[in-house]
Amino acid sequence: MVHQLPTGAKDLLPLDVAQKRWIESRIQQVFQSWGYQRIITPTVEHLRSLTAGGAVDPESVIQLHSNSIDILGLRPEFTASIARAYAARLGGNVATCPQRLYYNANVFRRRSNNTSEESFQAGVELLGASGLLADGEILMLLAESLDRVELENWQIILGDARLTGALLELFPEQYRDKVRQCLASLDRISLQEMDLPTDVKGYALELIDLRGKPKDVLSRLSNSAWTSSLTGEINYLKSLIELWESTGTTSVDRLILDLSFMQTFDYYTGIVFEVACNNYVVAQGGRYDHLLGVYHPQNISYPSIGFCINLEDLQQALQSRLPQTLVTSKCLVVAQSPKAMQSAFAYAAKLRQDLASDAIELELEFRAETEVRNHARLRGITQIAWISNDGAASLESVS
Ligand SMILES: N[C@@H](Cc1c[nH]c[nH+]1)C(=O)O
Repeated sequence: MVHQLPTGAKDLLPLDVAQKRWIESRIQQVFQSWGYQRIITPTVEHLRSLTAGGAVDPESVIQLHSNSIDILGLRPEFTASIARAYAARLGGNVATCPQRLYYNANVFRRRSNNTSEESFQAGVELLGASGLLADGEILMLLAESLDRVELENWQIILGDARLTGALLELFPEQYRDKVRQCLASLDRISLQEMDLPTDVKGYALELIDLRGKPKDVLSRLSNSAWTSSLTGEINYLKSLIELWESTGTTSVDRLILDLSFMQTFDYYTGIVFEVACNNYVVAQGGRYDHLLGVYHPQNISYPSIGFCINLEDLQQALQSRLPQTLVTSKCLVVAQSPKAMQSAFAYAAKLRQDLASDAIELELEFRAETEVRNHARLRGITQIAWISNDGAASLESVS
């Protein structure tokens, strides 16, 4: 019988793991250097916790059968779990605001074709903080993380759920849903063919084109006949973009403003963004000011913002920059006869102690010397320590 993995599941072999670790360790260093601390939430939660407030679609959750009446599910993302874990802890004596948390683990999603997918995310949540500094911190932390792994040609697509919502509110109610769908799927043709009053259609087409260099988009928006009631929101985005540009840490061209941009999860209330790089979406996130209230016993909410990096996509986008070979052991310790076994273990232990970061391997068979040398070469080991019956070691370099 052939034991195959379920569709969407995969084994990570040592080289995949080494590449993943290469990325994770660099990103975690950046998170920690900005004051973020690691949190670990459970893989399995009540389905109602994972989907509370209606922001996460239960259809996207892999559900588990258990003996309890409650349905359980595998986490499809982390933000809801962290909101659940912290909602009642914030503000009181337990945890002061803001809380800076990071995570690095796997998530599971059910796809529309009924297959499941396990993937890995590393991300941060900044809980109990709002305003330009908090939004700026998250965008700059994201940029620094991507720069630390030397990702090239990436761009942040920045939207604003609140502003996009307000722009949609300007449509007569009966058209809103349809226009929203067209915007979400960037479907200009359906929008053009839609039965809308001429002025409303003109505005809808204006909206779908609100994408490009931030300054151009914002000036088009400010000059639109429709947006005079939204000056506050527009000015906020202007200030955020000025802050991003003024720090000068990343190129101005990295930022694309797209006011038709919408996220899959429906808990966002402010800026939303994703990072695109060579057809991969390597990160996404945004501000969610009401989500913690969904989990708080008195429905008190704390403004929060975060992002996650999609580690597989980042690994694909980075491929040529990642380690292509595994680190090999420094030395192969060979007991030349059964009598030398104890001395071989002792010699290997001493080497491991002396060369703290190097791996030392034992030869496990009593083979002819030429075979041992060939074996060492094959494994990329450049040194052999031959241990004789009296415990003496003689070193040989293998090339
Ligand atoms: N949890 C979101 C990303 C995010 C983190 N914080 C806010 N948003 C996702 O998986 O897409």
